[in-house]
Amino acid sequence: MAEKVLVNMRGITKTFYDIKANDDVDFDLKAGEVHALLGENGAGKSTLMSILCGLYQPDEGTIELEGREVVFRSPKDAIAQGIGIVHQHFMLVPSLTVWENMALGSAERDFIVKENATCARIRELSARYGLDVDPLSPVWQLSIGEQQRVAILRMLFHKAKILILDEPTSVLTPQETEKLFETVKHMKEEGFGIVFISHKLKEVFEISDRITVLRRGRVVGTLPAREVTAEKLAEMMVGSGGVGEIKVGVSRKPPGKPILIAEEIRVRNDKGLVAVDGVSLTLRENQILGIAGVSGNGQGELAEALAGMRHIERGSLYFTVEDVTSTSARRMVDLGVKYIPSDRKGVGLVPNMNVAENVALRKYWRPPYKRGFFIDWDEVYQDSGYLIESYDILTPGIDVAVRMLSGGNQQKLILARELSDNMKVVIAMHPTWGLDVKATAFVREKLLAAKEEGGAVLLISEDLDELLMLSDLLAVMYRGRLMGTIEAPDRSHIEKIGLMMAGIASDGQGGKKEHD
Ligand SMILES: Nc1ncnc2c1ncn2[C@@H]1O[C@H](COP(=O)(O)OP(=O)(O)OP(=O)(O)O)[C@@H](O)[C@H]1O
Repeated sequence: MAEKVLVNMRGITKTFYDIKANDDVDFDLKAGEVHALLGENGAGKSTLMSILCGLYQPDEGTIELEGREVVFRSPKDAIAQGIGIVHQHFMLVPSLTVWENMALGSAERDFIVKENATCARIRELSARYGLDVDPLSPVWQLSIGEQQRVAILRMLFHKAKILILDEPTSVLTPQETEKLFETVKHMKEEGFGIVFISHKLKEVFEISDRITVLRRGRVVGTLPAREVTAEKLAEMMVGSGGVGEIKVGVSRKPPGKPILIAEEIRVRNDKGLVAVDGVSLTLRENQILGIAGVSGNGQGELAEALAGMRHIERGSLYFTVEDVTSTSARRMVDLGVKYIPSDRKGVGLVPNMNVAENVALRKYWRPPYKRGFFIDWDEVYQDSGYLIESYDILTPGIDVAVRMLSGGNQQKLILARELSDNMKVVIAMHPTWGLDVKATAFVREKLLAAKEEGGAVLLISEDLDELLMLSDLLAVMYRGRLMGTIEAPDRSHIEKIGLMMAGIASDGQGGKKEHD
């Protein structure tokens, strides 16, 4: 039987300023396959998929769905034709319940919201595709993994047959990833076409049937997953020269003086609940302290509190001998406390401000950016140009709004800004999320270099391999508490770490939370 081609994109070109984000791209998707889209940061993956889901119109090229040419003027048109995209940020309304979120985007104009019917349909889809979720739960109460299930369910609810998953596993635990892959396999069997965007080669091999690699806007090749090796893919992505090796373990400098000391700190989350519950930790010169744990166990609140961006309700925080428990974020920056947040679009950068303005954001109030009463923009622009070059940031220009940069390049910009000067402490939260292989190696090297230069680094990550590779000390966070610390962690500790992640403490305290 001939394979049914669901999508056929031909000669797609899209230019932003003078950058060809897509340059004469051909891409097709068959029923019952997972087609992975790979490429370095800025290679043009999101642009191509934004065209497929109606967000952008191509300058040139055509899209056919099952042999019929279509023109999408908006995402609504694409949804109506059965195309659904699940972004890394799920675009759900947190204050509404799961079923209300589904009903919200209903294509039926005279939709009279019927709670029971909607919930029944959600339950049916949940059961069929193994996407457990309670239709009556408010979205804000759901874990990230559950929110992703809601986002997928929403697409199924709107009868999508073509599903685009944009780096779906970057926010998931290994167990959740496994579950997601089960769902994807099931959908494949039912004839869905799935586009899978990812930087994780292991996962790409596990789940894909075909792989297309983009480089600088052009298709390098489309190959069956069975016929290609990781080395070949890496070379296709970055060209000859490879991805470069990360030099781990160069430093054996002993840890130095304590720089940032938290004593029994308690911090609440945005909902007013205790998220960090009596955490004590010490960040020392020349040391990387890794924090493992399933997301949503207080890691984000801990990072924000240490960076001076969240109120510490109880306990103390010291920068060497200075009490900084209730100091400002600006004072922390002046002390050299650098922060790499997980949400680069929310906290890290102001999307509508340009590259130079974003560089100035965390230091415009002091020299050399501030001269007298004014900001020395010449200095800022010069510095920005230097950072763009030395961090290899792909941008159409310095005075371009950062929302125009690809996700990976936005992340590099944050790193460039935070690590470029007066760095004493680095608080890095998921610093390699969404980064390609080369950029990931680059960031890891930068963190090691920061440590080498005397920096005290806190690395919060869900990537255990990354934590084991970089951490001198590893703690696990569970329900707002640290569950014990492992020195010089390696793969032999994985089981112990896994138990701690599940709340089975090594120090006998458990992860019990007494306050709310
Ligand atoms: N709206 C826009 N305006 C201007 N330039 C853009 C816009 N969207 C994308 N670009 C540029 O097009 C190029 C391709 O970006 P795109 O987001 O498609 O890459 P990507 O492969 O998805 O990267 P990443 O893995 O980092 O998400 C980049 O150079 C980016 O700066």
